[in-house]
Amino acid sequence: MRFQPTKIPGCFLIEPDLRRDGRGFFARLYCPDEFTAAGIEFTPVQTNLSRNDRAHTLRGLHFQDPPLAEAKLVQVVRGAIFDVVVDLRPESPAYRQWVGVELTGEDACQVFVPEGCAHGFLTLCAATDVLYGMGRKYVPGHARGYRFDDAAFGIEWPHAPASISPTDLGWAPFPG
Ligand SMILES: Cc1cn([C@H]2C[C@H](O)[C@@H](COP(=O)(O)OP(=O)(O)O[C@H]3O[C@H](C)C(=O)[C@H](O)[C@H]3O)O2)c(=O)[nH]c1=O
Repeated sequence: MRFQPTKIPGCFLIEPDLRRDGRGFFARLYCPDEFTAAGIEFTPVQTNLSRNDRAHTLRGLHFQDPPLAEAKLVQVVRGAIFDVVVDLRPESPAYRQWVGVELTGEDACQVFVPEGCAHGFLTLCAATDVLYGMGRKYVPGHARGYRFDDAAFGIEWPHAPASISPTDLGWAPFPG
């Protein structure tokens, strides 16, 4: 696995090793030793699947507030997304900055979202499935969020959303 740092401290683009042969490929998606060697202490305790029927479905920007902040290991198993991470940590040199990465089901690449960051994505084609490894269990009532178009972040999405939940349209503006 190759861990590429981004401008957000602790946020990585991860390229699994694809073991190709005449049948296709095999890829290791998580290994505690490889993550620890990359300086990431992360143990998935919950795995989620997000099925998205339409292109330009937007989910996010989500996070759980402290002390239940959650790290996430995100990848596409079918289709493609524009994946966005926003740094919400006031102490971070990248505070309020965002990174955007295209993930597809073709290369098994992943984004590691550290605690203290918001996460969202826009699907780039229909029938897109997104798999998440979560570093903390889901706690209803502790889910927080900001709008995808919050002026505090200035995220440059490749397309306007065609499908988005009322919850994700209803988040209050970032107060910072
Ligand atoms: C996250 C989560 C949700 N749920 C329930 C709560 C709702 O009844 C239903 C859908 O939840 P939600 O609308 O929050 O799902 P998404 O809008 O896809 O949010 C997800 O996508 C964005 C991009 C993320 O980064 C989050 O990890 C995740 O919240 O599943 C659970 O039962 N367990 C869970 O871990």
